[in-house]
Amino acid sequence: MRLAVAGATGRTGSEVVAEARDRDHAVVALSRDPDEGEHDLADLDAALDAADALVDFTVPEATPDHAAAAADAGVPYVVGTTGLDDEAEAALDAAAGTVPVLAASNFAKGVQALLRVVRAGVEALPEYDAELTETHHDGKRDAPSGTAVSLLDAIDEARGEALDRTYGREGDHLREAAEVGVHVRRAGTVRGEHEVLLAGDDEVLTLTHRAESRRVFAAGAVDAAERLADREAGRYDFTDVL
Ligand SMILES: NC(=O)C1=CN([C@@H]2O[C@H](COP(=O)(O)OP(=O)(O)OC[C@H]3O[C@@H](n4cnc5c(N)ncnc54)[C@H](OP(=O)(O)O)[C@@H]3O)[C@@H](O)[C@H]2O)C=CC1
Ligand SMILES: O=C(O)C1=N[C@H](C(=O)O)C[C@H](O)C1
Repeated sequence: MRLAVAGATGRTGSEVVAEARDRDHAVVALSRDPDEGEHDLADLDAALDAADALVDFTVPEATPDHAAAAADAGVPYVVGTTGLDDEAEAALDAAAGTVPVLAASNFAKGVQALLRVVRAGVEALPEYDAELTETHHDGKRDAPSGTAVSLLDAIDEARGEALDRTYGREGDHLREAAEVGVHVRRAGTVRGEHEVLLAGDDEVLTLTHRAESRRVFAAGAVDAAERLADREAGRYDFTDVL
């Protein structure tokens, strides 16, 4: 395959480039300020002419333009970027009318397993208090993480109700039963840790995933690009291609 990578100079995009090349894929590394061997993101349309897919780990505000370019070029669009707003999501839906679109908050297979385990834990312990903590490097813009939002949605689905998401705690307040605490830490070079704690009378269940390298995200994203190649236009989840 020939994979175009938006965000190729970034923490994660650079790992996608490395993973793709390790799998003997040709890579179009895109940058706003291209070095030797990289392509100018401003010429995205031309770059996609010969590409088989676009993989995107950039910023949410770039998603609408990237989605439109993928659709115009007729190439599948794999989105790792998180913090997507309604405009970005609408752009993904529009592009999915023409090409396969797969957006995932976390391309680590272990996080997909964590989502399943969290649903099972909450279904088994619906009366237990749930608290979520996520930790990422000090360069991460969005909070809570996209993965945390996916985990919170999974907890709501398993509980059968939309819990009140309480971001941090301060002051003099008792915890409500229909509440989920959300705690965010930004420090150092942490690649990504997510913990869901379920606590009841006299016992605690802690479910945790920790990424040791961004290569785990890159591997999942390249898997997704490979497996979207023969799919019909539409929106896909990562679980659709696992
Ligand atoms: N779904 C998943 O599994 C994962 C998702 N992510 C998400 O991926 C995104 C990127 O994270 P990370 O790799 O740490 O970010 P970085 O900041 O390291 O890289 C982002 C890259 O995007 C490019 N960029 C920055 N601003 C713009 C812009 N306005 N338009 C186009 N391109 C731009 C830059 O490249 P240049 O300057 O060369 O153009 C930069 O290198 C985040 O949203 C993060 O949450 C991260 C890891 C895993
Ligand atoms: O910004 C990151 O680094 C990551 N972001 C994703 C998220 O917001 O969930 C996935 C992963 O945790 C790394």
